Amino acid sequence: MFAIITNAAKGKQIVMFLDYDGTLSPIVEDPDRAFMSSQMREAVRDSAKYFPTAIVSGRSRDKVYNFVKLPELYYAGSHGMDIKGPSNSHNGAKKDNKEIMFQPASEFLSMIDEVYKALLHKTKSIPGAKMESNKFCCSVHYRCVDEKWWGVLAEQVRIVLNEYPKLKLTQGRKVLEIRPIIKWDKGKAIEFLLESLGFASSNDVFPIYIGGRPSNVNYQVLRDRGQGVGILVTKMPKDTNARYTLQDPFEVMEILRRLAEWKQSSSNTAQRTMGFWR
Ligand SMILES: O=P(O)(O)OC[C@H]1O[C@H](O[C@H]2O[C@H](CO)[C@@H](O)[C@H](O)[C@H]2O)[C@H](O)[C@@H](O)[C@@H]1O
Repeated sequence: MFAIITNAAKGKQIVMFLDYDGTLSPIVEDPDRAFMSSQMREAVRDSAKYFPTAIVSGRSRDKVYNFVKLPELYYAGSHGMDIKGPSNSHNGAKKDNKEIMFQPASEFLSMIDEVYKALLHKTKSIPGAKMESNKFCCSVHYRCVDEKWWGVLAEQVRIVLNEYPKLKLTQGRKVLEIRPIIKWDKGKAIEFLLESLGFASSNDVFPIYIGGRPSNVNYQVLRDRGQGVGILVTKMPKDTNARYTLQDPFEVMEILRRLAEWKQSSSNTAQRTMGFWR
């Protein structure tokens, strides 16, 4: 996979899009303790030295930033509904020095907060259920809920959501997610970021998306653009529109490191060649 990617990316600007949970950090029972390792942080930092690098997560932007702690990255939190770029970037982005900030669901902020509180109340009697506010969306976790309670939990969520026709329910890995019904998702955030970086209709870009969900709009965006590759992180074979798979965050870290090393050594070679002809 590595050789195919580097061959295809030769002469193009790689833009790296990374999911957080299950991609940079292992999936854990307590969502507040999904820490990434310092080695992984180094690998992501290396990636950002050479390629514009974005974290695209269902989490709130602040929360994912507190896990990752790298100011040089782009962050798209709340499933892409809260996008912010670094104030300065020197890693291949065509447009620079213009801070990127976009929140297409800001009108839903108070509604989401209201629903979050209603769900907190409705789910508190279900053992193991956990609510998480992700700013422009919220999550009902059932990873620690006994299977016999799953139906009851889903019913409680449905009862609350019946009152909110402008919100929809999606399902992640042992999590129910409540989001506004706007036409915006992680895929749209990826397109927005590529455009903001100056690669709207460019042939010189090679986006890579590494994520944890098999059927994902994010992979489809790259297929629609006919550019780059989608990589799914999974231990089990899954029906997916991602081109490649990696087993776990450790393999993600390895590929990030190798891509940064490859870029560094190809830049060094280019510099040496220019020096030779001077
Ligand atoms: O960004 P996504 O890949 O779309 O996932 C969004 C959800 O990620 C987080 O939950 C997942 O990771 C947790 C920590 O490992 C795990 O406990 C949970 O079961 C997983 O679904 C996040 O906590 C959720 O709010 C997001 O909806």
